[in-house]
Amino acid sequence: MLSAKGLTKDHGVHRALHDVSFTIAAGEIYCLLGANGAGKSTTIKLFLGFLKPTSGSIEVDGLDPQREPEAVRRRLLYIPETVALYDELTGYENLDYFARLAGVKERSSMRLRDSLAAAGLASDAFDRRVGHYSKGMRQKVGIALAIVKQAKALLLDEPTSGLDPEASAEFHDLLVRLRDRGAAILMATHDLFRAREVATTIGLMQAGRLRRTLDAAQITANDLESLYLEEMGRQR
Ligand SMILES: Nc1ncnc2c1ncn2[C@@H]1O[C@H](COP(=O)(O)OP(=O)(O)OP(=O)(O)O)[C@@H](O)[C@H]1O
Repeated sequence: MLSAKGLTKDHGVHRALHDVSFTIAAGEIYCLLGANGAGKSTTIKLFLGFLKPTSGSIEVDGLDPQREPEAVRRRLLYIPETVALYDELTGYENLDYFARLAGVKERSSMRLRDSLAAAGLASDAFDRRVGHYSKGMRQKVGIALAIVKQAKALLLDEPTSGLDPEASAEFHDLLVRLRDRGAAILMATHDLFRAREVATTIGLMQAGRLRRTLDAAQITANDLESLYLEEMGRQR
């Protein structure tokens, strides 16, 4: 569903990504771990088509984000650290608005409310203005949009940073549910502990390179931490 082959991205003279390759199938969660500046956000922006690769290729469901941006965006849902919503609209109205923008035709009140509920938002919040929402509640509106849109792939950039442990655990449970419905999920995170719990595969990035690819089911939390520290300490 998501694939990067020999992906390289230069920002002027600075090489942000060097020859990165991976694939994420439907029903898989791939977590990218790495220190600040490792290249995680750059990778996500290349999938979204916000950036153009210097060399190498990217595919979303067999499509190139540069050549077919609309078709690619219909298949994707992007959740950044803070989901951008209209504070003066309610959660329900935001979902209706963004679902319409995403081209979702079936936007009955029941369908939208069911999606908000499936994303874990309490029903008494649906008709409250988003300006009063916590960060975790905003993330849930993002997840509800993924559900309504039936997004085939999710791109998440540090979606749980700043969430309390309970909200973070709830968010990861939702991701597992979306994965089980067949979504391909790429998540950049600093949370090694949760990454190991929810990921199918973990990629360790350092200085723009994918240093290691690990099978999450085969690694203990301690080994993951040691490998992470070892890789992050490496010289370019
Ligand atoms: N628009 C840009 N122009 C120049 N350099 C950039 C640009 N965007 C990113 N970079 C550089 O590219 C490298 C990779 O940045 P990126 O944001 O992808 O890292 P990251 O792993 O997502 O870090 P963080 O955890 O802080 O989000 C960094 O050295 C960064 O300074």
